[in-house]
Amino acid sequence: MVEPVHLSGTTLEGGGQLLRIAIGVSALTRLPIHITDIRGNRSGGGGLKLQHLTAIKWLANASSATSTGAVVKSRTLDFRPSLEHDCSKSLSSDIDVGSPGSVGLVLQAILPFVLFSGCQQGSIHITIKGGTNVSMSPSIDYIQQVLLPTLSRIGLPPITAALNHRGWSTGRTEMGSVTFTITPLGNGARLPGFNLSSRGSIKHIQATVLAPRSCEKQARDLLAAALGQQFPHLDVDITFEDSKHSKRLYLLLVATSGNGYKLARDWLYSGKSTSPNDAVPRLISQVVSELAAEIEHGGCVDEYMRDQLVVFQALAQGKSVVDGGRADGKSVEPSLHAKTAQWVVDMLLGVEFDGSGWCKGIGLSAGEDYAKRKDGDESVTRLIDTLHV
Ligand SMILES: Nc1ncnc2c1ncn2[C@@H]1O[C@H](COP(=O)(O)OP(=O)(O)OP(=O)(O)O)[C@@H](O)[C@H]1O
Repeated sequence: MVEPVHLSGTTLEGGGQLLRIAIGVSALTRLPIHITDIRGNRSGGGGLKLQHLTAIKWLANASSATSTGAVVKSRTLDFRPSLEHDCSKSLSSDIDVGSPGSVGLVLQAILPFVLFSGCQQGSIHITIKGGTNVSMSPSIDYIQQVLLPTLSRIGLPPITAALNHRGWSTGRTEMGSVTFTITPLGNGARLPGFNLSSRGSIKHIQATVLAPRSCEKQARDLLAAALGQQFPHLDVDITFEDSKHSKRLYLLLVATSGNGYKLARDWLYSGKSTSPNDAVPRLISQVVSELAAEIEHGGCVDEYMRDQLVVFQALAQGKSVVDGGRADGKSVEPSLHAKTAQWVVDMLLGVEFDGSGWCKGIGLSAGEDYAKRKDGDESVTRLIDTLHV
């Protein structure tokens, strides 16, 4: 029996990202994993929440894995995908988180498998029910405006996300639903190494405001003034959608460069205020200043996008570069989330990253039996060691 790779859940960020990247890569490569102290750096005892469990169950089914510890609040998970390449399960499915847990984070966990498993040809539709606007996670607006265009830019087949219904973690909690249409890589295809560099100057800013209708004029006026002051000479577009609840306030700002790169900042307002009109000025000033800092570093991706790209750098063929910008004369450090993802792919695939954002990926071909390749590589290493003795 292949020994599972042991991952301590308190490493670096010590949250859900570690688990999602680990189960996604494990299901895809069929390398078994054993995770302890899951979300061990989080308050409230850590352990699995519904969002994590939903991803585990989907991936366990898709990769015919056996799992132990896949229950809410569990702090230990043993996940062993089938050693046989089994493509009998349809990947088109409806996934229900069962709470307004983030749709985007379930997508984050399953996407590498959907794209690289080689199990299905042609487009597939996956509807995920859960939260579309949830704090500390990619919103549906970020997914549509930043994540998916960037994944397409690195060479992955186009993915679309159709919003059926918004789901919120603020105000009255409400379940939402998004249908993703994904065309997996054809059997045997690889993602070539990619190079995200030479951003070029920023040309355009798109603002997306979700707030009660009573805030529309105030938000438009304040945004136009704040963006005009911070970014004179840039084209600005503002779209407004009625969030229909006084506690649902969200702003996303997306800057697009001359070379087509997209950098963003957003905030699902979580501060205390007596009325939404009191919150709007704070929301706008914070997101505008955070976007200015993202633009200032000159890199091609924002902090969150850099987190999402790690797993694709690891799977791509050869060298991939992601320019995360420079500050104080040195490369901007990846976030703790990105460092955690880097640690996980290094533990499983032996892929190391340098501080300036590049790594040499394994060049996984869709449908490849990677566990066998790794076993072969290790046998060769053992043989060389023996011959040297
Ligand atoms: N505003 C944002 N826009 C886009 N992506 C975001 C944003 N905030 C967080 N993320 C992404 O969401 C993920 C959050 O990972 P994290 O481990 O904190 O998640 P979690 O499962 O909610 O776990 P935990 O509850 O343990 O924090 C990271 O990939 C991060 O890049």
